[in-house]
Amino acid sequence: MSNEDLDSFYTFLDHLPIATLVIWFEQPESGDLNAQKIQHVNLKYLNTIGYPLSATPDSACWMDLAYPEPEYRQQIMEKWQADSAKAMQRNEVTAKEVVRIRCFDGRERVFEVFSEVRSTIRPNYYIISFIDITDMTTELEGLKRQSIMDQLTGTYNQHYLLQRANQEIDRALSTGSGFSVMMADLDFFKMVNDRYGHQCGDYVLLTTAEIFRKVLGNLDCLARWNGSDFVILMREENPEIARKIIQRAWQSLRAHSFEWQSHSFAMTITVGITAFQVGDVADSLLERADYALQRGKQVGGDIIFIETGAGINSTV
Ligand SMILES: Nc1nc2c(ncn2[C@@H]2O[C@H](COP(=O)(O)OP(=O)(O)OP(=O)(O)O)[C@@H](O)[C@H]2O)c(=O)[nH]1
Repeated sequence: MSNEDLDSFYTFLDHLPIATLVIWFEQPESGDLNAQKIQHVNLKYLNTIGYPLSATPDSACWMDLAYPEPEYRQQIMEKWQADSAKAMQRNEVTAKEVVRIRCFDGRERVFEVFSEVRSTIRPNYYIISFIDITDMTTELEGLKRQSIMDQLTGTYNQHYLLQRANQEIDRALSTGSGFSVMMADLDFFKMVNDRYGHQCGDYVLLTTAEIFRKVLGNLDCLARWNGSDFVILMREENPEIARKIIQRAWQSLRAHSFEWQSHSFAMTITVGITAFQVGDVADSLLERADYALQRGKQVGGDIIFIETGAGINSTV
């Protein structure tokens, strides 16, 4: 492409609705980012990413501004190198990456970046295009969050709990350090609904989840199993220690005064605990925890039972 044709091509790029820049590798073999000179940025690029040519004359400057965190920058550079090599091997013209870019106005946005790995317009000239997918990413993240959360209590849902239980089983098998599973159920919850209404029942479930969260922190996986049942996965292989931790939630809940309209009332929970054993799958773990819970219910609730595999232990 002659210089004249190149100018016409840049004018053409200015009419494109996709942010694009053209880069020239002055020393193609060196890999020196200072020798990768940015030749042109189109209008869409200036309106989105925004760095004028004067601010980013080469790749080194561009990288420093677009990826200000050194660790992230390093990570991106390594990824680009690996993916460009793969694209070359497959005889493809472009490599693609999804990256978070700090724009000229200081905002961080997510872009899908398409970078030529083979020159098409002129030797050692490469076209790089950017598609802003920030809104789509935010929306997807929201949907993803919704799909794993229980809408009422803000805890995880059954679906996510099972996924996490399987991950914990894999982790326990590969590291040799186990975990505990606890199933906690509010006692006589149905009476709350019957006496004070469903909305009051919802308030009790939400408050119970808050008490659990306060005591357990974010380290453990807390999920609503169904109705008034919650399941907790705790990275503690000794169920006795797990019991001591859950006992704090059990006590806090017992001591809490639920206030609904002009009524004050107390609630209790029954908890069944078990620990991972080699050979367990998610179902067998949950069944054992439920078995311990049901044994607790049989003796009137308000108790913590541990199922060790070799028998049941009651404790409070
Ligand atoms: N308010 C409210 N009630 C729910 C919800 N999901 C299930 N329930 C009710 O929870 C009740 C079942 O609770 P259970 O735990 O089986 O009954 P319980 O009275 O607590 O009995 P025990 O567990 O044996 O002590 C039923 O009345 C359901 O309608 C919910 O999201 N909100």
